[in-house]
Amino acid sequence: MSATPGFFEALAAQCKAKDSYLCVGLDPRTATAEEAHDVCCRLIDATKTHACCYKPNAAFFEAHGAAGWAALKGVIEKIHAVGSLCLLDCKRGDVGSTAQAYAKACYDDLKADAVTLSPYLGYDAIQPFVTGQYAGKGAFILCATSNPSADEMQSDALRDRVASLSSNGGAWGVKTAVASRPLGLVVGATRPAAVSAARTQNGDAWLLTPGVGAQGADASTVVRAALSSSSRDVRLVVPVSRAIMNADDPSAAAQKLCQEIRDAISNAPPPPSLTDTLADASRRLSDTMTSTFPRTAELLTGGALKPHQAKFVGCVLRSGALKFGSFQLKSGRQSPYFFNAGLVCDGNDAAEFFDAYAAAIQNSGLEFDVVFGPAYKGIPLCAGVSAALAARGVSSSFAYNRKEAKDHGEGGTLVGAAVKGRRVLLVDDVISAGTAVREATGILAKAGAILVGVCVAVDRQEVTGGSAPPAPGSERVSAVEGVRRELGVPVVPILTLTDLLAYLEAKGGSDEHAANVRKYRETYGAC
Ligand SMILES: O=c1ccn([C@@H]2O[C@H](COP(=O)(O)O)[C@@H](O)[C@H]2O)c(=O)[nH]1
Repeated sequence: MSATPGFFEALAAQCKAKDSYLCVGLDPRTATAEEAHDVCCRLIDATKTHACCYKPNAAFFEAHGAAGWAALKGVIEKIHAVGSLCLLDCKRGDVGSTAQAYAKACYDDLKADAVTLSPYLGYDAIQPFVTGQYAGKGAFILCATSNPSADEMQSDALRDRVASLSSNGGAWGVKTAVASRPLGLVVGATRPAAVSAARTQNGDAWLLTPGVGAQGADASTVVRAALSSSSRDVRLVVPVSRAIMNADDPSAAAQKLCQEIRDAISNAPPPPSLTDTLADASRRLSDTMTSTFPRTAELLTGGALKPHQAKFVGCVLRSGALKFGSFQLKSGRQSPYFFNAGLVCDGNDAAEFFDAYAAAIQNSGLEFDVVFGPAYKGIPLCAGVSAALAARGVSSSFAYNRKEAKDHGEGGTLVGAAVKGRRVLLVDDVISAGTAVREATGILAKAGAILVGVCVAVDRQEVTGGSAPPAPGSERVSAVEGVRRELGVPVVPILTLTDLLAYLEAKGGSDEHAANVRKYRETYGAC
């Protein structure tokens, strides 16, 4: 299928010409349709040099009945008269034959250039808006909405599904006539993790990210989350309605937002050039080859682990944090391997170590406000992980506790970001019996925090208890699973014992370590 140039190409041209990714939202809260029309036309005149497109929301016009519809038509004419594009926010979604009628209303009558659509009914509801006579039009599909109750209906899995179905190679993408840039996605700026996940799932998609301003999101955070790490091509539209419309000087407000978006784009780390990528790969390969653990390099190409896990293993072997041999555990068990995160104490290793946490957290799709690290090992962890998340475009604050309460100054045991009423992700190195995590969650509960998940470096996947093997026939529940059940939140590990074994088996060579780990798992393993 050949690509039909259309809305997205025109949008890209507008963004380039105006050096702007700001879309001015037109949500007139007026008493009459005529006022709605006039307010919007004045706003268009005031912002036309800063907006890459306009987004009237049909609701505010439909509210005035037939006169409102006429006002909307007039506003769209005005948008075209200033040489801009109209993205009509109408969130349509109905069975095919009805969707066809909606498409006719939006495009033939109102003359919109693009629309927002709900994916709930599947492709039948989308096709009429983007194929046949409307092949050059654009559609943004609701993927993750910005409103507080979104999670009642939307799950991370559903958001991922919408993003991948809409992608160039996805089922909906390949069926649309605009093959090169099939469907954009609506991903709320209030959900930077979802923005970043959508970008990962659908690298080519234009993202429309409502929620900046009145809904509390900020422009630079969403830009960081929406930029692709592999391309300079910015496919992002940041729509802002109330924060511009209600400003004392809408033109100045639009200009300021436009500049903030530009700054965030130019301050983003540049995507690696091919030369950088090759140099980096070669440096990592040579680091790994010279590491103390033989043939680690094979891991990087062996495919036994995901890329962030492979980097993690390379880093913890190099730093000595992961060792093979015979180690006496607190439980009395003799373990063939031992993990001590405290030995990651070099800046280069730490950067990779924290980034592996950030990757695992990002892949998990968990949404949170604060990263919390329980004292002592959790203290550098929460700061490092929060910084690594920021480098990946995911914003968070961090906090930790001190073991001894302070009896002066502000007092108390919690340090850093406020946790009360906020979504907290707990980070730790390893869960052995789960005592430390339980203690930390007790502290958080007392402080009024909302625990949303736990992320650890290694899940040893072994049953809790002493050196005696578990009784035959008894339920083999791991410490991590126990914590999961007890706290009712996901526990995300960077690496599990299963992954470690897969790595040892994939790397070949002497399989003494693999045999010992396998034997240990047979005795104490929970799976
Ligand atoms: O997830 C979504 C989808 C659409 N919207 C719409 O965007 C604007 C936002 O207005 P602000 O005044 O900038 O908050 C509004 O028309 C919404 O209906 C959204 O907010 N979230």
